[in-house]
Amino acid sequence: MKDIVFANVNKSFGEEQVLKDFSAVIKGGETTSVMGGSGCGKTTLLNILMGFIPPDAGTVSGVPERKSAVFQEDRLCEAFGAVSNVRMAAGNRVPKELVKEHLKELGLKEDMFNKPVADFSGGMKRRVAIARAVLFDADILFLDEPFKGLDAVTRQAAISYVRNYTKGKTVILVTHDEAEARQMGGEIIRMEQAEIWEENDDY
Ligand SMILES: Nc1ncnc2c1ncn2[C@@H]1O[C@H](COP(=O)(O)OP(=O)(O)OP(=O)(O)O)[C@@H](O)[C@H]1O
Repeated sequence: MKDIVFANVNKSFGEEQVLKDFSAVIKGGETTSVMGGSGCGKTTLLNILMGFIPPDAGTVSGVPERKSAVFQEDRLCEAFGAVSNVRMAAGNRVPKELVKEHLKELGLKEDMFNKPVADFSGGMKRRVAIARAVLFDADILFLDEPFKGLDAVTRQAAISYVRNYTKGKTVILVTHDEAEARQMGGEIIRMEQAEIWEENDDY
């Protein structure tokens, strides 16, 4: 799996410059956590990687074609059940029984599998979104605060689950939680530090 290379990436929204000469290497086939305060540009970085928005300047190379994601909002089909939501994305080649095993591993109860996700709690929806991203046959997973809103026990189960089933894939996790980043393993990119370093570098 190729490394992803950001070279002097700039991105502004109107007058606000969110990314300023952002350069970094994300190792292919490994997990990287992106940390930084609210509004520093973490989701913008993911949006550029996913191809949703272009950078104003600079280049991004090495992003695999087959991508999956857990977005900050779950983006599930509310009228459909948990199993259907996963299989709509992952494809019908993924057997129902396998989807159910994954949902169970994430702590969802069997009687919920076919209920409309509109009736689910926020944490249950998160776990369906996580299973959907993991079971889709992607080379890279973008996880934008995927464990937010999960209680401590469920969060641990979800972290172990993601680690287990994404071995050899490139995983980019956006999180505010240092412990979570450490548990996921791999490198940590601190976006604010990059900015501070840049400012100091001028002197
Ligand atoms: N489409 C857009 N149009 C205008 N401004 C935007 C757009 N997308 C992001 N921004 C602005 O860019 C800045 C960075 O937003 P971004 O969502 O990337 O931050 P973040 O680090 O992910 O924040 P958080 O941790 O709160 O999710 C914010 O000030 C935001 O308002």
